[in-house]
Amino acid sequence: MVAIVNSPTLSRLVWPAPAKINLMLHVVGKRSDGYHELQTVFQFLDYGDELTFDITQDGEVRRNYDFGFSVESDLCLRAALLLKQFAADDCGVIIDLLKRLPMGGGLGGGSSDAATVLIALNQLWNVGLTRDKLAELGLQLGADVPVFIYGRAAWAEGVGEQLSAINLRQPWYLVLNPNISVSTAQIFSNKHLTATPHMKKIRALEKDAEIVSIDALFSQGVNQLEPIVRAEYPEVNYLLEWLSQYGSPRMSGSGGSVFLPLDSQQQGLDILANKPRNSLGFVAKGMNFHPLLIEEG
Ligand SMILES: C[C@@](CO)(OP(=O)(O)O)[C@H](O)COP(=O)(O)OP(=O)(O)OC[C@H]1O[C@@H](n2ccc(N)nc2=O)[C@H](O)[C@@H]1O
Ligand SMILES: Nc1ncnc2c1ncn2[C@@H]1O[C@H](COP(=O)(O)OP(=O)(O)O)[C@@H](O)[C@H]1O
Repeated sequence: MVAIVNSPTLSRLVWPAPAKINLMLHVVGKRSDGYHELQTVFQFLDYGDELTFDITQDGEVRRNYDFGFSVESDLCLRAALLLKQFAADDCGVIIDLLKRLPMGGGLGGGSSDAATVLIALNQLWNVGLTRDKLAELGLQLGADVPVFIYGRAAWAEGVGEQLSAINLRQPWYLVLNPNISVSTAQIFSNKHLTATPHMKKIRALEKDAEIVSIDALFSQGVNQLEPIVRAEYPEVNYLLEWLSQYGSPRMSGSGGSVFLPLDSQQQGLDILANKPRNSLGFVAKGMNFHPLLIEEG
């Protein structure tokens, strides 16, 4: 947890917004509001975006960057405005964002940014909401936001908001992205997407003390959105085929990023040096704890 006091100097600290990957993802149903019920396992990566906050006393929420999404759809601004309902009238902020995560990449970049805004401004504006309340606010912004506030690698159900911590191995991963944005809404609306029966939380996952291997999760089958994305986006299919010469790659979330667990960081750097043209990539370590984990109680 970042221990921080509300001082103009310290508020310029860099606040991390790490990526997540989905180590398995099953679609188990569809709710009446159109959202799909999932069973998935989230792990964080030690790679992501970075935010800084200039706290002001003018009550305004502003941004100091432009990555193409409008002010109205900007998840950072929306998160700040949601929290502002609980803050003093004069609380204001200018947010800056260093964007490393590919947008529409299945790595939860926008959701992670929004979660970091909620966590940071809750402290910097002295709002004092609990972690559960922040997660509830976050869910209004996106299904992926709660896990970043929960702060632990997790088995997730519902739309991703029913979370229980799991203790996973934390290998190095190579992550590749085809440099295209995949729309989550478009993938979930594909007519070939069918729900499968609920999977019982696998026994190894229930024992919190036990370290769950990535192979154990992969043995539960591929991400069920993967065949749909592969069929619609040949670039994603190509990256998965290319990476399979080195092991068993998987797609994260609704794509288009794909990842491969590694034996070592060096192995990832060697593969990365030869990555397919036009793809983006990085090597990062799996993390079971979010760097801003809010310890309560
Ligand atoms: C698929 C996952 C898996 O972690 O990750 P990403 O690929 O986005 O990273 C998430 O469930 C995505 O969460 P998030 O990206 O926050 O999605 P949202 O903005 O809430 O939803 C975008 C749209 O996708 C559809 N959607 C999303 C989540 C879900 N469980 N069922 C859905 O049907 C809905 O049409 C929704 O309007
Ligand atoms: N701060 C933000 N960072 C990234 N994307 C954002 C942000 N605010 C709004 N968006 C919008 O959300 C979409 C999905 O973003 P992202 O979270 O990166 O992908 P995914 O949901 O696939 O992991 C982007 O294409 C963009 O239009």
